Amino acid sequence: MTGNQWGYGKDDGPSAWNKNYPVADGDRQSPIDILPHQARHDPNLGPIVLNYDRCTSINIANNGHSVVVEFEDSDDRSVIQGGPLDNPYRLKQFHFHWGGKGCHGSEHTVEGNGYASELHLVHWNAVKFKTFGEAASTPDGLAVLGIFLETGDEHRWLHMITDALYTVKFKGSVTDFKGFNPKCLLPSSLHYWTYLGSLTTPPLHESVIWIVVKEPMIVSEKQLGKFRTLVFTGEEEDERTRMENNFRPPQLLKGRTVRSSN
Ligand SMILES: NS(=O)(=O)c1ccc(NCc2ccco2)c([N+](=O)[O-])c1
Ligand SMILES: [Zn+2]
Repeated sequence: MTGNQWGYGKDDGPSAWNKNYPVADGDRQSPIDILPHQARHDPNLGPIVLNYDRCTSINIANNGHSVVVEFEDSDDRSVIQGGPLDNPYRLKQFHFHWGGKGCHGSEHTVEGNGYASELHLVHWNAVKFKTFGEAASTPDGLAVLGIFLETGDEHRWLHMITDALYTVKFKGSVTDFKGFNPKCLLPSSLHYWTYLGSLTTPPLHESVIWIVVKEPMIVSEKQLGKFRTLVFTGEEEDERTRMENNFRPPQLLKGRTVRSSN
């Protein structure tokens, strides 16, 4: 496994990541299993505030690990603030993690139970840092909003994403994706758990303030199935490996406290 060649398979998957990324065995790794009854309710934790009204999506891409929608982050046009955050954090991108048919694919679990998928809205502290890369490698430089996806009725707006997936089937494909505001994906309540953790894929930097929303968004099995039409591999590669089970299992809490908004 050369340098940054990692994946979710038997030989290059999460259990092998510590070879090239020793921080994988660190003290504040993500995801974790959340135990609601052991989370500390903190009355000082205010609501999460999202100001996405002028958000500007740019493109949708298959990076060989997930499908990612990137945003214009040269100013504070789309930020998250409040809750555990001391500054506004700028929206940089969102992406998903999902399982195989009928299997769970979320990264965080709740009392050992996984959801079908998990959406990550990734933000960076542009008050303290000049670039995303700098923020991503510094403690608390990032704030990731995690939303669980549960199967049920069709999600009325998710089709805007799933209808575009055929254009990014292969690793390395990118297509224009303008005018999408991810606020339409959020559940009605933004009550959350929060804890200090890490990126859930290499380089696994311990730079993330995690904000995991309690209420899942509901999507249909058909919508979720469209994510599984993507492949991990490039168009030129002969084997087509279906993109699924691209999630890291829960990591040890190592004494960390999980706080709960009301
Ligand atoms: N699953 S996640 O939200 O924790 C996550 C993981 C990795 C990366 N990126 C990998 C990276 C960061 C710096 C250098 O390379 C991102 N991200 O970039 O939003 C998010
Ligand atoms: Zn993620």
